[in-house]
Amino acid sequence: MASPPPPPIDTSPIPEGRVSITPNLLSKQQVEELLNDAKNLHRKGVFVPGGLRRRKNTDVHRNGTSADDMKTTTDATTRICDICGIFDDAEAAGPSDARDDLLDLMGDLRELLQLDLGVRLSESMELQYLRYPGGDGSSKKKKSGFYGRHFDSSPEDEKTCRRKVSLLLYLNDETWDVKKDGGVLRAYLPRQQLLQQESKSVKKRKRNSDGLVEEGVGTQDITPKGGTLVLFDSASVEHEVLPTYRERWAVVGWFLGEDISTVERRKNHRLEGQKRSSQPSHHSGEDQQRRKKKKKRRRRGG
Ligand SMILES: O=C(O)CCC(=O)C(=O)O
Ligand SMILES: [Fe+2]
Repeated sequence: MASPPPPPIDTSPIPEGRVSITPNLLSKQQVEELLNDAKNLHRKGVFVPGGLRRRKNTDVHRNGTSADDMKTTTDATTRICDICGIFDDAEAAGPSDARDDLLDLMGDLRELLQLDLGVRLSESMELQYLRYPGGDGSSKKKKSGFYGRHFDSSPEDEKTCRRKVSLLLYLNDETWDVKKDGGVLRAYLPRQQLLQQESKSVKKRKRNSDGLVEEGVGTQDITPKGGTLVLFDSASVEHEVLPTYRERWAVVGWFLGEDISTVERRKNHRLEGQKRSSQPSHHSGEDQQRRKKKKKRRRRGG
């Protein structure tokens, strides 16, 4: 029997600084195949620890790491998770049909976002697999994963037109239970609204129409269930991952502004080569063409 068509993606929350959530965008089989690929890469030792450092005199970590950020770090780790760059590290470890299909999906999403949001996005993007360890919440030996409160992009990044839209695709199974397993993605209100709201410390707890718990003022909790797609504006939605008590897998990506300069591209590539562990994996339209040809060859058995 043919599989049902994927659900429509509502992008309207993105320009409003809210989160677009599409449960079941990926089928069970697609989730399983990507998860197997990620687990294989993890077994091969391709993942690297993604421990980040907090910038001096600020709580907000700018995830778009530049050479300047690297100089101004202190010692407070803001995340515990392992990362595998999909365009460089994973590709170097061997091909995968599931990954090729993921890249096709990224191409479709880019087109959809361009049309719906009226923005031009670069053919290059950043894409990574993430693995958060499942700690037991108490013992130091079995540490929980987490990712502290941060923005993926900052207003200064506007100048270099870097991350525009953040993307998450979860690869966990359907039995994920936030009470037991933790690992909620908590999104906050857009920067301006949050500042205004923080002065009135009103607390609310309610369920929204998707049955997701919204806790406190201006927060939305998202369960990382397999197949769920999450999209939001990289510069306006602050977010965090609460401690994980079960291994948690995801694909994270960033669509970049189209006018990302040649210098910036070169810098990305150069930094990538130097600092594999903290730099984004980078993908271009040419890569995509090459991959499509390769995929066809593989399917033909060549
Ligand atoms: O794992 C998640 O749900 C979020 C990851 C994230 O915020 C990031 O990589 O910037
Ligand atoms: Fe993030």
